[in-house]
Amino acid sequence: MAEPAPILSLQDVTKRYGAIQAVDGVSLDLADRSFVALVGASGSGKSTLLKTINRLVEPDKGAILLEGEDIRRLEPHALRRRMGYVFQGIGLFPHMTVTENIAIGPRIAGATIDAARVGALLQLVELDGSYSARLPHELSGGQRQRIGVARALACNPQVLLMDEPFGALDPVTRNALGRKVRDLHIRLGLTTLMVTHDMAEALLLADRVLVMEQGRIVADCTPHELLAGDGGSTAQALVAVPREQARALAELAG
Ligand SMILES: Nc1ncnc2c1ncn2[C@@H]1O[C@H](COP(=O)(O)OP(=O)(O)OP(=O)(O)O)[C@@H](O)[C@H]1O
Repeated sequence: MAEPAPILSLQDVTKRYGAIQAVDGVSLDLADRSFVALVGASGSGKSTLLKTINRLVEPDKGAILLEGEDIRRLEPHALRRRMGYVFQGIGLFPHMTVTENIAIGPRIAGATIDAARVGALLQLVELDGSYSARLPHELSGGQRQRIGVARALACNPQVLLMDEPFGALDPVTRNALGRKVRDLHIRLGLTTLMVTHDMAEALLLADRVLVMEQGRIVADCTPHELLAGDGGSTAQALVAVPREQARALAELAG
């Protein structure tokens, strides 16, 4: 049987900043409903690559297709409606309430969302309606990230792009929110692409892990394959970190 068409297809995507080749000819197909993690050293081009997908960064060369359609031919707000994103550094609007923050995507797209829908979105990220009138500074970091996820889901996107969404959180909250996002990914039938520095998080949440180095994808494996030693030296150096931690903890436990 033929493979189903990919939901997202990157073709020779290239981006240079002066002398720096941030993304170097990346070609990649993402299957519908897959959960893909993008890992790699700082500066390897992960964020730049992610941002080309929703046109926060325009590539110098190459094309990106969403369900076969070149994203440059889509209206920006139509594209944003189909792709939710949670990016570090693109936080909540500080002077807007939780409700206003969640409603911003639909509003820009010319739609309104009612209180019941805001309540349903809050419920998705396990917050009750009492948070709707709060301002971002009245929330914890983990609650803010939950609102960020609710905001990204407000337009019922097909694709969820996340750049280190849990980076600034304590390990317990990070773990819980990671699982929550994985549940939502399955429940809502999303295709998720998540940048993370944490190989353990990638192995535990994703069904496919891409490793970037100097603007290129140098490994493209399932967690199982990575744990079996595949993917090459850069990938294995990253897998060695959680593996060594697990070994040291097992030794401590005696
Ligand atoms: N707007 C920009 N102007 C100039 N150089 C940039 C810009 N954005 C990124 N770069 C450079 O491109 C390269 C890739 O950066 P990018 O942020 O994509 O890496 P990353 O893998 O996401 O890193 P990190 O894990 O530290 O977030 C880096 O060398 C970075 O300094």
